[in-house]
Amino acid sequence: MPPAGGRNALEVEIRGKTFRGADGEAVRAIETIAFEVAPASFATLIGPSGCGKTTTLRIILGLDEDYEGRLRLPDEGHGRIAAVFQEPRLLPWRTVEENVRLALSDDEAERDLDQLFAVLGLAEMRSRYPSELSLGLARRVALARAFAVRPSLLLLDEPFVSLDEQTATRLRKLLMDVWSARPTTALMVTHNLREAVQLSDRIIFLTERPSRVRGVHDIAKPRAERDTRWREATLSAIAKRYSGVL
Ligand SMILES: Nc1ncnc2c1ncn2[C@@H]1O[C@H](COP(=O)(O)OP(=O)(O)OP(=O)(O)O)[C@@H](O)[C@H]1O
Repeated sequence: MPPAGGRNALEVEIRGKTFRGADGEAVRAIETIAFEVAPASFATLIGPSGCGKTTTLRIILGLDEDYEGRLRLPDEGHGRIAAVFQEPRLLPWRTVEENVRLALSDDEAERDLDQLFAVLGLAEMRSRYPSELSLGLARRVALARAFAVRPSLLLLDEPFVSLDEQTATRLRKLLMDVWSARPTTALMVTHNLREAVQLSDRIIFLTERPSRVRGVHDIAKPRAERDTRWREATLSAIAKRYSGVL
């Protein structure tokens, strides 16, 4: 993994995030979440329900500025940030291709759209409408739209949830194919430790709310060499160190 701290590293330091509930009561969501993601590496945030994972992504995206702490974004914040949510959020009246092109500004004619659609297995789907797509296909289009802008940071919020295992496995592979073709600093939220172990260079474990970083697990093994035996041994080592994560 490249060293952290480079121009395209992500540095997150949230030193407090409190929500006001409907009754006016304060809900302390995050105590301290501080971590780094090295340039062009893939990191995963994992933790119990309600511990502030989505809130962390929203803060990084600039959608929530009411927190204590600081961020250092790749390209000093001048690069593009792309996000893929559980909901693909495609415009229903636009074709697949139009949905992807819409993400690009006028002067940003994407030269390699053919390659992008090919890597994601979408070459035949370009003129379809979102209503004609399964959830798995719609997520692929959301990935194409995210990668089309050549982001300096990619945020993924549970991109494989609610898919059958076969579709999720295929989508994970496609994500790694497209990410290898267009490497960028990436941060994914998931509840699935197997998925995290398969995809990540770094896994950041969070505690229950109000959350803190419980630990950081780095994986140096190349993804192509992560076979079933290695994965099971890694999962059990992690489970021993972080009880309750499996
Ligand atoms: N707008 C809001 N107003 C009040 N409380 C909120 C708001 N958004 C989030 N929270 C609370 O903050 C905490 C963190 O929420 P968040 O959605 O970030 O958790 P999460 O780790 O992503 O959860 P999950 O794994 O279930 O998706 C939760 O207790 C949630 O109820």
